[in-house]
Amino acid sequence: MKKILIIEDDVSFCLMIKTFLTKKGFEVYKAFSFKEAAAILNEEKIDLVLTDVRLPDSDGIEILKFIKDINPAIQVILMTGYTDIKTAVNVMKMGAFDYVAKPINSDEIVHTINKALAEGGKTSTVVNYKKETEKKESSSEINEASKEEFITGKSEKSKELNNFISVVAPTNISVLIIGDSGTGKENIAYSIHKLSKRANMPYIAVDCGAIPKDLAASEFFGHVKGSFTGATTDKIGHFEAANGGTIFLDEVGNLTYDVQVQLLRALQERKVKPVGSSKEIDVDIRIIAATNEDLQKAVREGEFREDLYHRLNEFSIQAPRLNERGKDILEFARFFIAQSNEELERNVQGLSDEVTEVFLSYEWPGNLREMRNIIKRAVLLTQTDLIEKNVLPAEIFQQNVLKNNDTVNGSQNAFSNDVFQLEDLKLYSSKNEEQLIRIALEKAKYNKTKAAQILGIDRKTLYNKLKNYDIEL
Ligand SMILES: Nc1ncnc2c1ncn2[C@@H]1O[C@H](COP(=O)(O)OP(=O)(O)OP(=O)(O)O)[C@@H](O)[C@H]1O
Repeated sequence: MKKILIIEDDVSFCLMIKTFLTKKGFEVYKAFSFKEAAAILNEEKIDLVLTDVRLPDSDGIEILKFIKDINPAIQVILMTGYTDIKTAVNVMKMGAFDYVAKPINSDEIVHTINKALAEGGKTSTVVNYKKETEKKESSSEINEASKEEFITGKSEKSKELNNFISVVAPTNISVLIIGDSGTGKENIAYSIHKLSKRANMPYIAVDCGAIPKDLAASEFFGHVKGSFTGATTDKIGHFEAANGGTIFLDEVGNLTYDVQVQLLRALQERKVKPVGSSKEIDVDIRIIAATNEDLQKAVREGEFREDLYHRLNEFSIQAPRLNERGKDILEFARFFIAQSNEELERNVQGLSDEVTEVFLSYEWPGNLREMRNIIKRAVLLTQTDLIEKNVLPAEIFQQNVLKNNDTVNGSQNAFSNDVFQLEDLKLYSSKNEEQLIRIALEKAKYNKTKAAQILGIDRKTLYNKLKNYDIEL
């Protein structure tokens, strides 16, 4: 039975998820603080941690570091309120599996947990994308989109990206893909491989952040049986497995200095020696690496070897942020709706006009991954053909409130286009509602009439809520 640890300071919410997940067949532990969680993690062999991003004695980043130090194979899923999306994205960069937005949807959380457990402990993937012929036939236009492997886009940024990909793909040049989390770096790497002369050879994607320090040499170069405790059989390393093809080193900035040295040697000499073996193996490999850190800064600060940096960065590609890709946003949305329809056996047909507007103006701090998650959740929750605002998470509206208010400065009419309505409020827990009211008040410079307009509620309702939450002005 898989063991899950829930870390959440909201006691009733924590117990509620515990009961629910126990019913779903997991062995569930709970902790209301980081301290309690640390004790459990040190004692039990936990497979997956479901944690709030904010705890009274810690935050998501510290929790993730602690967990990954104990065992990088433990999967971490974050639960985040609307104000914490940026933190969640940062924690994802450091190796969390995924995040789910509060209020938590039960189907969504089970789905994400099962996916994380299925991938748990893997440091590499051999990509095996579906062949066109294997895909389902469908007459609906939206479901046609699921036949696409991925979206190339038509915006200027997308054209520039696709141009770089097609120019560099046929060569053997090493490529460094730089970009924020969730911008599709892994997809870019795979596209380069697919368009290269190595397309029919292996493509091995290695998550450098998931490799335990002590096992890195064996993971990359393999080992022979008996070479260290735990080496019970011979093992082929990622380099040998990728021979003739492409190796994708994701989150390359996470490699330790020692591993960087070994990697550089392998790249320069084009040979690898498995741990415990005296035999060298010739390898012919195309390297693609990705990072969402400032590697040049890491080089300046002596954390990343300059020679390796130049070896990896023969050509660099900047992955554009989603909000730089203009109307492509809608194309991506169609793609993710189709994907979610297939995965969740739904038949959602698209976005309502209002949601289209919201999508085009939202910042998308978590880029494509955030959009995929938001759409998956919306497809799951929606009862109508089109995705409406009431199935979107709060962070989208909160960001729009902040954005709209930065430009209004007191004009009442300026709030009229605000997408933030009362029905959005209803969706959220009282904790979040209180925060939203406080934000609205601050933005309206504590003018209650304006705050009520921002919130899309009448003054009387606002007064009642202020009383309920003991907000004094
Ligand atoms: N061109 C694309 N078309 C459709 N979906 C895409 C495309 N690029 C990326 N995606 C999807 O967006 C999500 C995030 O992409 P990906 O994992 O490649 O991002 P990343 O930049 O590598 O993120 P990280 O830095 O966090 O590892 C994935 O679900 C991926 O399948």
